[in-house]
Amino acid sequence: MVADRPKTAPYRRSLRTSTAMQGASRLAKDKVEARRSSARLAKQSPLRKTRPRTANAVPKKTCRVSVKDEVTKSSSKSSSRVEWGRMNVFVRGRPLSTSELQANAFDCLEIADQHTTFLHEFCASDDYLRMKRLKTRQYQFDHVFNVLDTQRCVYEATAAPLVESVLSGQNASCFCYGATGTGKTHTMLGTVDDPGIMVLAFKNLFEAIDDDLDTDVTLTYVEIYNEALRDLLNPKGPSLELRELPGKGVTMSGVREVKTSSAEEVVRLLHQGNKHRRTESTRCNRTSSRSHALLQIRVARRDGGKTTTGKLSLVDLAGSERTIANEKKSSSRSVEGANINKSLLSLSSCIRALVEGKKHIPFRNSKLTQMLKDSLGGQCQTAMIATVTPSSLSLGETANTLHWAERAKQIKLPGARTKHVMREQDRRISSHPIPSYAMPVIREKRCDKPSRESGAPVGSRAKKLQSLAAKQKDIAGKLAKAAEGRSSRKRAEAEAQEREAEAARGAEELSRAMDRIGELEHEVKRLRGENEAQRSDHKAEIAGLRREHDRQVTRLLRDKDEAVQGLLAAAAKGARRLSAEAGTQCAAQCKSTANQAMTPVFKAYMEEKMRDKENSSPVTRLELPMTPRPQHH
Ligand SMILES: Nc1ncnc2c1ncn2[C@@H]1O[C@H](COP(=O)(O)OP(=O)(O)OP(=O)(O)O)[C@@H](O)[C@H]1O
Repeated sequence: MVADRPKTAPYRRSLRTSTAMQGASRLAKDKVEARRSSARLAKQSPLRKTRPRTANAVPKKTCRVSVKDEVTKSSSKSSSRVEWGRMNVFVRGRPLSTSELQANAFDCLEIADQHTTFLHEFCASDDYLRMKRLKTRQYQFDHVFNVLDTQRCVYEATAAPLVESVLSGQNASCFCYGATGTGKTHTMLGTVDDPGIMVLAFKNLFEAIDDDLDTDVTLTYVEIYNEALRDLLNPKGPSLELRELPGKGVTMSGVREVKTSSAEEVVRLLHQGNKHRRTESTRCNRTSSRSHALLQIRVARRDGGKTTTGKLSLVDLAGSERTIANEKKSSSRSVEGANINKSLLSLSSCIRALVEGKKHIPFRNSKLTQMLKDSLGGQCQTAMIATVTPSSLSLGETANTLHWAERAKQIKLPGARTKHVMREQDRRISSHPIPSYAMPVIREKRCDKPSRESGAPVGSRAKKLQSLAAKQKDIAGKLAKAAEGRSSRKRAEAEAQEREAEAARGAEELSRAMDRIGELEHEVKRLRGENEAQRSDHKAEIAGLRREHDRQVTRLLRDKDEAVQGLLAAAAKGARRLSAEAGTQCAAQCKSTANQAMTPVFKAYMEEKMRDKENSSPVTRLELPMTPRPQHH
């Protein structure tokens, strides 16, 4: 595979010859020279000829053409054609920072061509044992940016095609992924003088729309901090909720959507939003973003009676940070870091599941993956920009970022199961145990060593052979040990993979169970509501029936009382007119008639009264108590 690497690239030839002659130990001292030569040669390359030094110096069109031409040229040459697929992965390395240079870090990232990059491991020139195990890893991407590539060049290659898709009514997204301090915010936001993708996308969009009154552009700008969503354009507003609507995908309820018509207004809104974004000073970055920021641009175009809507999501992720044992951190910083790492880990799990073509993708494990669901697993076009530092001090993080970026490249369209997943081991250059830079030094040392160490007089062939045989034996022993170590490492790796797979299975099951619990809770809530509604309906019905019943009873009793009163009055009247006897008879008749109509209580009362008055005087007037009315409580 080493032979495949283009040997004619002047940048690498000069780097290799100069460093080789001086030895690996002097690499650190020569970094400035190497950087200078890389800059010089990059200027000579056809890419630099057409590409401006700064984004604003040369018209946009020139730059755009240069990148596109370059991609097309290379695609026609290389066997793996670069086409805008559903997920395109880019790599952008930043220059070594001042602090990295002060810490004697050197550049271990080699950009072989627009698609290929090598990551070299290094060790001290006298660390022979490690030297033999050093590896160079090769990675392939859709495009690898040079450190001198401008913001506009990065925009033109990554997000500009997405803006075109959005204008034609499709969804697209672009996100930056990488360790802390590698340039995610620089790439996405940039600075006032050197704006990044977010601002350039809007400029491009408004240029394309060109005051078209039938087009509406709205934007939302939110952050995910400690697994909570916050509106950066309305920071005092309520916390937002993620909802998944059929046909609309993942949406945020309660978010402030701002209608905008100029790039200047957008810059102002972004500036305003960024003031509320959480940043902290970390080991690697003075203004490290502690939250994931998501800018969504919705473009609605009316054409006759039809409206097409496209959505562009631009995401600046927070960077993962390694915890250093002796680093002092406040508890809130630890929680922040844990949440960032957790969400990035769930992003890795989703990428793994998508690459392996699994049916269940654990998008619900974190807010970040829920938000990126459309970008990773949906039908929208996505650009992933992996940002890395070339510093030898951050080799682990760089290898990790490149590994996941390469995995993401293998994500296929949903439904298309991946038949062949390239294993990482296949991509390592195992036949290249020692970096080419260090080779001559080792050779020099090997030549010197036997005579010096054994002290054998030159010409004494037997002794020399003896010492060589001893050395050979020694080396064979070391090789056997190394092989043993390798096999035990392989075993451990296999075990770790098994454990990882088990954990992924567990997470999958947990997520399914959580889904089921959610469904059941929803069902219980619905049934409770129904029950409550039925109960209140029945209550109202019973109260109505009671009222009706009371009304009827009262009416009947009143009618009856009135009839009795009438009869008694008639009897009294008749008694006055007729003789006392006839009056008495009539009264007796009336009384008996009244008695029949009376209620038992009333009757008993009347009989008692009549007994008292019978002999004393003829009935002139009877005082009747009113029948008690029914009472309900
Ligand atoms: N391509 C680049 N060219 C020049 N400088 C860069 C580049 N990329 C990043 N930098 C510089 O590196 C520093 C860190 O960059 P930045 O803040 O964008 O990192 P980050 O990945 O967003 O970090 P974090 O995840 O901690 O927020 C900044 O000072 C930035 O100016």
